[in-house]
Amino acid sequence: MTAPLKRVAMRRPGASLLSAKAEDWHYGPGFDGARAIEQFNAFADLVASCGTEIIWIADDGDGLADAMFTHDPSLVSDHGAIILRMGKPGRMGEPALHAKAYRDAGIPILGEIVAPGSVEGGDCVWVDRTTLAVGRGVRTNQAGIEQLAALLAPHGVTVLGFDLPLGHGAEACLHLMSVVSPLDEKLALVYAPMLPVAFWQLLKDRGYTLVEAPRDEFDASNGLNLNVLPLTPGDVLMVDGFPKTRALMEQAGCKVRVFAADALCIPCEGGPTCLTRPVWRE
Ligand SMILES: NC(=O)NCCC[C@H](N)C(=O)O
Repeated sequence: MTAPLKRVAMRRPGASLLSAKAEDWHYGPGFDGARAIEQFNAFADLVASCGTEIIWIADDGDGLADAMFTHDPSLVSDHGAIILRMGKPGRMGEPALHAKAYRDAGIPILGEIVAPGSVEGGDCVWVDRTTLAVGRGVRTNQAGIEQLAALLAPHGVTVLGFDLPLGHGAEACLHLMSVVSPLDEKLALVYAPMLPVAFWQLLKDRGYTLVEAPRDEFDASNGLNLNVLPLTPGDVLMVDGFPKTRALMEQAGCKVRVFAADALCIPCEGGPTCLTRPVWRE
């Protein structure tokens, strides 16, 4: 999850975000579609300037405001893409957009999650090449985890499920990636009070060093201080405005870049990892 980001799928927000009503999407105070688009454009320029190729999924006014969070409707393994099935009802139309993008790009599709299963990409964390940790919560259920395990087992990948807390309730976005961001091969930023204990133990057993994000910045950022995107190992991109979290990552040896996201990420509940679906890291 931290090797150099070579290729990524993204969707530039447009008509769908501009016409979105905050109350329909659980967007918080500060949501401003036009400013969010400006902030997204600056973010996308930063990603592209690091040499990452972007596969663009178009926003043609389909009304899918959350579709800019391309991390969630699909997952990519060494054995092909997996088309997921969303737990948030308003996002059900998004996996078909990803299936089309993969077909158009000639990327093989390993399989898909079907009803009654649901899995969102934000709940999936590769602990190493053959271990996928999956958060079981509001967005991802046991049936989905079992389907994912069946797709990946023939390729030697073990899928492990970990229960998530309810957090701020069923409407709010809480993924496993809301409480952990890998930063370098064996280094991760975590919000310790909400980590599933067995997942925390697994990370320690696998030799991870854990940087603990401070509670005040986690609360002030709606959890987005924790959502950090590695561009290459230890070279990471985060939402601006959270100096304590930034300093802790720098003390752990990371180079930290920031982008303005008060209209984009904090009200819409998704950060730089959520805005990108890594397709190839190497
Ligand atoms: N992986 C992520 O954490 N994605 C963020 C998705 C935010 C979006 N508003 C949602 O509720 O699904």
